[in-house]
Amino acid sequence: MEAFKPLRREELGVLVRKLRKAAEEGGVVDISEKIGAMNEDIAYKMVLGRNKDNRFDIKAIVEEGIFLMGAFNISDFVPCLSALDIQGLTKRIKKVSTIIDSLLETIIEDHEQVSMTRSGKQGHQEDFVDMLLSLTNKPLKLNDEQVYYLDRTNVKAILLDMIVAAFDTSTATIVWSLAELLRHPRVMKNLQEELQSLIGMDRMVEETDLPKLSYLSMVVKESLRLHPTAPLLVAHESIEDITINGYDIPKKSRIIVNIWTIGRDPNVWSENVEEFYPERFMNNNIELQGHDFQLIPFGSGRRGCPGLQLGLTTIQLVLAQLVHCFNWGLPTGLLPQDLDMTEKFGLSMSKAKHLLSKPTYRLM
Ligand code: HEM
Repeated sequence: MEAFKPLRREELGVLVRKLRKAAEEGGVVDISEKIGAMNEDIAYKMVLGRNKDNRFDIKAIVEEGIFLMGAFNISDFVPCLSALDIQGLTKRIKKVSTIIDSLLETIIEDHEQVSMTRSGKQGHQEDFVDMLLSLTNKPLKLNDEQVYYLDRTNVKAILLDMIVAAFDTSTATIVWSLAELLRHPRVMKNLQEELQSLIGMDRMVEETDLPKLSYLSMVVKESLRLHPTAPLLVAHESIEDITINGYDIPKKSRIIVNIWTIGRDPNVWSENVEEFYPERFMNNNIELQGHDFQLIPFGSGRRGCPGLQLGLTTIQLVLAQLVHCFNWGLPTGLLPQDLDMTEKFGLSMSKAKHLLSKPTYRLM
C-alpha cells in the first residue's frame, strides 16, 4: 500500500493539471473518462509494473470477459442446452481466455528477459510481476501443515485477478460519489467546508490527511451503500449445513448475497433509505471492514476483498482532491435532480451514462 503512494500522488497530480487546463478553457469535462484513464494508468503500473502498452487493449479484453461472466446464459437454467451454445457465449469466452493467456504470457516473458539482463544492476526496481515470478516453483509454507507451489498458471491467475479487480472498482465508486455530490449541493458544501477548515486553501490534500476527514469518510460509505460496485458480491459456497433465520441452507449451496438490496432495506436503514444522507453514519460505528453486515461492499471474511485498503485510499484521496481543488457545475440547463443515475447492468455496477461536469479551480 505504502509503496504505491508516490504513484498515486504523481497520477493524481497529472489529473489535477489536466482539469485546471480544462477549467481555464471553461469547458465541460467527461469526468468518468478522465478518472477511468487515471485509474487505468495506476492499475497498469501497480500490477504489471509498466505504462499502458499499446500492443494490446487489456481494458477492452477484460471488459468483454466481465460482460460474458455476468451475461444472462440460458444454459444456467436449462443445462441440457449448454453443449449447443445457442447464444455463442462459450465461443466468445474461449476466444477471450486465449487472448488473455497470450497477453499475460507476453508480459511475463518481457519481465523474464529484463530480469535476466538487468538483475542485480543498479537502478533495476522489482515490480509485482517480478516478485510473483521469484516465488514460483519454490516451496511456500503458509502454515505448519501444508507446503504450496506457485506455478506459471497461478501467476497468470493472480495477475488476472488483480487486473480485473483493480481496473474499474475505484473509478465506479468515485464517479458515483461525485454524481451524488452534484445532485446534493448541501452535501458538497459540507464536504468542501470540512476540507477548507482542516486542509486550508493554499495546499492540496495529502494521503496523511485522510484519517481526519470524517465527513469525507461518511460520504464514501453512503455512496457504497447506495452504489456497491459488486452488488451481488462474488458467489460463495456453503461448507456445511446451516440454518439462518429459519431457512435451511444445505452444504455446498451456491450463495449469492444481494448487498444492493440490503443497502436499500428500510428495516435496516430507516425510512429515508433512498436518500443520499451521509449523516446517517454520524453517531454509529458502522465501518467498511466487513464486520457490520448491513454494509459489506468489500465482502467479508477470508474471501473478502484484499484490496480494501488500497481501493478505499484511492477513492478517498481522489474524491477529496477533486472536491477541494474544484467547484463542479452541471452542463448548461441541467438541474441537480435531473442528473441521470441509471445503473449499467453487469458483474460490476457502474453509472450507465458518463458524468459530465464543468470544473472551476478554487485553491489559492
Ligand atoms: C472500490 C474498490 C473495491 C471494491 C468495492 C471491491 C470489492 C470486492 C468484493 C465485493 C469482492 C468479493 C468479496 C466477497 O465476495 O466476499 C472483492 C474481491 C477481490 N478484490 Fe476487491 N474491491 C475493490 C478494489 C480492489 C482493488 C484495488 C484490488 C487489488 C488491486 C482488489 C482485489 C480483489 C481481489 C484479488 C479479490 C478476490 C479475493 C478472493 O477471491 O479471495 N479489489 N473485491
